[in-house]
Amino acid sequence: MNAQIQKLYDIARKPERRIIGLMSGTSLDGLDVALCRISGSGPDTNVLLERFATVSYDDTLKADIRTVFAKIEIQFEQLCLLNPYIGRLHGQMILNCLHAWGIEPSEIDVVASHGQTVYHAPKSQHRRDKFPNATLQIGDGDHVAAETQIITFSDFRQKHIAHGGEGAPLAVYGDYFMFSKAGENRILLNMGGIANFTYLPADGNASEVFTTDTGPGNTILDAYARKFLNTPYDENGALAAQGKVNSNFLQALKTNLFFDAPFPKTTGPEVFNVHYVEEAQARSQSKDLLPADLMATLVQFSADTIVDAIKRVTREHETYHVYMSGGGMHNPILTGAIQQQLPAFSFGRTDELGINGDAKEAVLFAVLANESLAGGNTSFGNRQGVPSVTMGKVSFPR
Ligand SMILES: Nc1ncnc2c1ncn2[C@@H]1O[C@H](COP(=O)(O)OP(=O)(O)OP(=O)(O)O)[C@@H](O)[C@H]1O
Ligand SMILES: CC(=O)N[C@H]1[C@@H]2OC[C@@H](O2)[C@@H](O)[C@@H]1O[C@H](C)C(=O)O
Repeated sequence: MNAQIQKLYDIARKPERRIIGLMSGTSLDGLDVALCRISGSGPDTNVLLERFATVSYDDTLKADIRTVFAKIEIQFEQLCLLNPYIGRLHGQMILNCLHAWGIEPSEIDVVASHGQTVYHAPKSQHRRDKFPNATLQIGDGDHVAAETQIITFSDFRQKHIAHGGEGAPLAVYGDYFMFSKAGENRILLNMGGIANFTYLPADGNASEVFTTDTGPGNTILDAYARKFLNTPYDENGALAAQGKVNSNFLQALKTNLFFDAPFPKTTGPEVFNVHYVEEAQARSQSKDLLPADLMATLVQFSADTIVDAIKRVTREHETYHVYMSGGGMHNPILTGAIQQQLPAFSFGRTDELGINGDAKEAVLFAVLANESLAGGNTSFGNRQGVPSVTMGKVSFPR
């Protein structure tokens, strides 16, 4: 038998595994590296986040990724070259983190690598009948495994699609296993480039839980921060804080079929981008807005679409606890606009639940790999978009 298969088998039988989860999202800010110690599986999963780092992407790498990112037409050669290049780079970033932490690669059981999403196309978006939901992540797992000499799980989203999902959001699995609490209605709100939330009802019923994207989080805000401020983002919402919301423009932004579609649903910067904003400006005769007013309206757009989505699943006389994560939780203008519209809800961060909110998505992939190794027994019922499957493909280092 291949010694690597024996090794995988031994890892699967261990009472506790050390798994490095990787996530690099739609913001292209960097690679989140979360070293987790995980025991159990399914609803009995226990995660200790041992170490966490975000390895920033330099400007050249961001520019390289942007040449193929969320675009209908690209140079195919560039995509082909980036696939192994990013895999190898992510491998090197892991090794650098381990070195800084004083940990040997041989002490890690597996890597769980999300890769870099370059295109996301649910059917509702591409509208081409014969084609299924589709999504593409690059940074191939074989290169991560070869670079680190650690067995690597990757390409988590295809199995989800193969079983009728849109390939995202996958957060529901990790959130249910890590954060579900009997007797407490919880909303896990992640505000990355795209915002999403997981609904975890107090009765702990797995067939009721789901995660849905709500629309933009920071992705459009970042695009205009680059344009107006020449910075990667509007730090602490400083520019937005100086502006006034333009209601005609806001209404035009909110007019899109995505917002009326049932849950769970997904989207990406393929839809919510500068072109989307310019088109809404044209429709609402608001092309000459001051940068601050434009930014204030865009923040309100993210906040309102998050709030509207949450209101669709919650009931008036029940108590809900919202736990925030993702970079948007650091923007007080965004969080303020959300909290102001949900006065009866309590707000905190996932940090209170033991997982750093900046690390949460990277931890999710560690949990998904753990589930592929040691779990796979939880039924999420028959809801479209939450198939009861395990995810991730295995790459051996040699
Ligand atoms: N201090 C801050 N003020 C305002 N915004 C901030 C601040 N810190 C982080 N952000 C926002 O958070 C973003 C990064 O968030 P995060 O790393 O969660 O995104 P991501 O993982 O790429 O996205 P996704 O969840 O869509 O995959 C930044 O691009 C910025 O918009
Ligand atoms: C296709 C893709 O990469 N989607 C991401 C993105 O970032 C946030 C949101 O859009 C979410 O749907 C998803 O990631 C998280 C980790 C998820 O699958 O739950």
